[in-house]
Amino acid sequence: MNARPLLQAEHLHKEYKLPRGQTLRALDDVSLTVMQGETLGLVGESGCGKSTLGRCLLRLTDLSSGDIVFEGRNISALSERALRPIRRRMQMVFQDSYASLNPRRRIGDLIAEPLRVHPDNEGRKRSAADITARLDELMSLVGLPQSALARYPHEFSGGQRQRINIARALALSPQLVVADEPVSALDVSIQAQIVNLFTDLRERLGLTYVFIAHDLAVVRQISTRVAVMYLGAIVEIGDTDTVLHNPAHPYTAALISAVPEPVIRHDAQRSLLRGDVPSPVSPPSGCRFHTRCPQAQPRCSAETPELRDFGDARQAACHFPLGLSA
Ligand SMILES: Nc1ncnc2c1ncn2[C@@H]1O[C@H](COP(=O)(O)OP(=O)(O)OP(=O)(O)O)[C@@H](O)[C@H]1O
Repeated sequence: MNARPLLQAEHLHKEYKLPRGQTLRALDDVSLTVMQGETLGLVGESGCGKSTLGRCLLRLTDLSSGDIVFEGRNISALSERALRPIRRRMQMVFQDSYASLNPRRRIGDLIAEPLRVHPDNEGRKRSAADITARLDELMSLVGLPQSALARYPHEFSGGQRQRINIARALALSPQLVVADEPVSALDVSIQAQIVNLFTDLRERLGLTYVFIAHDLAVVRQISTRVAVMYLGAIVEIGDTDTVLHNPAHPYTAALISAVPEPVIRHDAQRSLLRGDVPSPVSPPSGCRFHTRCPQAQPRCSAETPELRDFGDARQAACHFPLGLSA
């Protein structure tokens, strides 16, 4: 793997203003680097900010503050116009394969749309013959027959529609694909096929992924590294094997505990998550996980732990990390 950073996010904050003057902190000082050719899995309970982070990384949602450097260029403050040539290099695949496809248009038209809008690498408008050739290429990349191009979205199964969405996302040969729960709505047997397709495409095309999923088994299968989010912050990040088999953060351990043992083998003590996730409108002081943490000590409610290196290809934000010296 070529170990160059493709995307660097520094101190990202995203706040939503709610009615009655309240502020919801969906992202609270998130920093991460996505290396060229890797798959960074983003995990965490519903509402922890995974989708917001994915959308902010691609500038589909505006940041409240922070910097995003993509291919060496700071894109955090670029206008829509200046972003246009960059957008083709970063694409998103969503969970709901049907909602992303206009039901009244043929698959060929849907996939050709970005090819008609964006010029080719030499800045020229693509010819009809070029577009047809590219459509054929994309169909074979995602494992669909050419005949699919003349049909409509409702004629396909969920898994096939996700293949169509992937083909559309790949039309302009992006470097980075952010996939937001791309297999969550699919049957388990189909999930495996689509995860394999993502892996295969990464290898064939040299793609880089940010792969958002709440299902740890899926994330383990596809990710080279994993970032665990809790209440708008990254609490642990590192190599997939290290994080999922030997978690340092009690929250990661609790997430893993919730997965049946044969799916993910782990040495962590069983620790069940107690209580509900606190509101991101008024997150707990200190470590935001302290209200649910079985390990919590007085220091945890007083002092916010920073993400720290533990010399084993992982960082965790915990004063009393599991199995590691504090
Ligand atoms: N447009 C919005 N306006 C106000 N609050 C929002 C908006 N979008 C997201 N939020 C809030 O921001 C927080 C993070 O949401 P986000 O969708 O990013 O989380 P998630 O981890 O992707 O969850 P899920 O898996 O349920 O999609 C949540 O508390 C959510 O309610």
